[in-house]
Amino acid sequence: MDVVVNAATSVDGKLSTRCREQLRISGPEDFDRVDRLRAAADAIAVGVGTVLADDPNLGVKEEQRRVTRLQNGRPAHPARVVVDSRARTPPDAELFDGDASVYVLTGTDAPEERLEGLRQVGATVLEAGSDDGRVDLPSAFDALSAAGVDRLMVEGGGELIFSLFDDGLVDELSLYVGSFVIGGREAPTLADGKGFTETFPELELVDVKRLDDGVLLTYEIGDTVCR
Ligand SMILES: NC(=O)C1=CN([C@@H]2O[C@H](COP(=O)(O)OP(=O)(O)OC[C@H]3O[C@@H](n4cnc5c(N)ncnc54)[C@H](OP(=O)(O)O)[C@@H]3O)[C@@H](O)[C@H]2O)C=CC1
Ligand SMILES: Nc1nc(O)c(N)c(N[C@@H]2O[C@H](COP(=O)(O)O)[C@@H](O)[C@H]2O)n1
Repeated sequence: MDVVVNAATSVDGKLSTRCREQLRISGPEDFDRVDRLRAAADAIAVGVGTVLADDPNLGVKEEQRRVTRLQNGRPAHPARVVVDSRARTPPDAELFDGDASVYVLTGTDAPEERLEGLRQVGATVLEAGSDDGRVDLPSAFDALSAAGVDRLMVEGGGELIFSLFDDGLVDELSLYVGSFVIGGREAPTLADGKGFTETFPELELVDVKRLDDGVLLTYEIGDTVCR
């Protein structure tokens, strides 16, 4: 399964403000590019932190892209995936608009009543617990792959993106950098988690493009190296 991470940050690497509310960093050209990436994916994943902060829909916005998917024998929208060890995704979240399949990847300790609530709104629950109580991403992604997901787009947030790099699961990163500063030590960044200290994921910069009033950086991910 190919894993493509997409995110938008300020020049100081922040995904949002310290208030952790949804913030438009991309402009219209970048949102259109994101929609194209969505249309090319089998599934779109976010962490539960993003669901609770942004209540995203994750659908393909442009109708012609949905029509093309249908003509190619695919569902109009990619499946939606939430990495959510304790099943905190609200059953009335925008993801459950009935337009797409939803997978919730959980740990082993998610309360049964919350899992049942999510199943009732149509979610498929895939349990993949790790020792720290969080979702074991390699085995959860194997389960997604077995369910037919060949191309997974990940749209954040910073905790999930760090774990994906930590587990060596990222194949490509598209990063839109908007031309402004957010600041704040509590504001989420592209890769949060505990951070790397000795070895760091090595990225190969394969493209640089001006877009809107910012820049789009495209990286492929190589091996982890010491610096
Ligand atoms: N500008 C942009 O492109 C984007 C911005 N954002 C912003 O980012 C912020 C949200 O990011 P963030 O708070 O980091 O949340 P995330 O979306 O990264 O979700 C993190 C949560 O996922 C759950 N989780 C389960 N298993 C794992 C695992 N193995 N590794 C990591 N997380 C796991 C954890 O919750 P639990 O333990 O309960 O399972 C964790 O707290 C918001 O402010 C949002 O607006 C988000 C996306 C894109
Ligand atoms: N590419 C990009 N640019 C921004 O400026 C953003 N704030 C985000 N956020 C991501 O998009 C999701 C919202 O999706 P819907 O419009 O609701 O379909 C949001 O949850 C973030 O993952 N992305």
